[in-house]
Amino acid sequence: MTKGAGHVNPRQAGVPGLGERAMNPESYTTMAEVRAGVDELDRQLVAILAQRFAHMRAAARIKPERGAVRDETRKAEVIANARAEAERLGLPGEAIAKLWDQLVEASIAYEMTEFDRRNA
Ligand SMILES: C=C(O[C@@H]1C=C(C(=O)O)C=C[C@H]1O)C(=O)O
Repeated sequence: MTKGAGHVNPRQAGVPGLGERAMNPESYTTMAEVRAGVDELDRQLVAILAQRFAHMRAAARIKPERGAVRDETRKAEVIANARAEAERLGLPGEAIAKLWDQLVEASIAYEMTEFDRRNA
């Protein structure tokens, strides 16, 4: 890969605190850069998902009963928040809302498994 001026190591790109050294896809000229950037972002996304799932373990510990694990009112609020934020950023709200529906369903399944494990 060409390392021109301002090249950013994708493994460091986007790390909070790096400021101006954050990834800049507008500057990319090769698919190798695009894919390295995507791979790094995916690593960061999975790390954030790990934090979100840790919140599900906390919910499983705190909720008093199994029936409270699935909360449809809260699910709708979470999805609406993601859709609104996506649209604020100029992203397709419907596609993001579908992703969040799957994310919340996976989160509920994980929380349910964790609730059952704790209360076996
Ligand atoms: C974490 C919770 O449990 C579930 C998981 C949710 C989520 O992934 O955001 C939302 C609603 C709940 O069904 C919660 O009730 O807030």
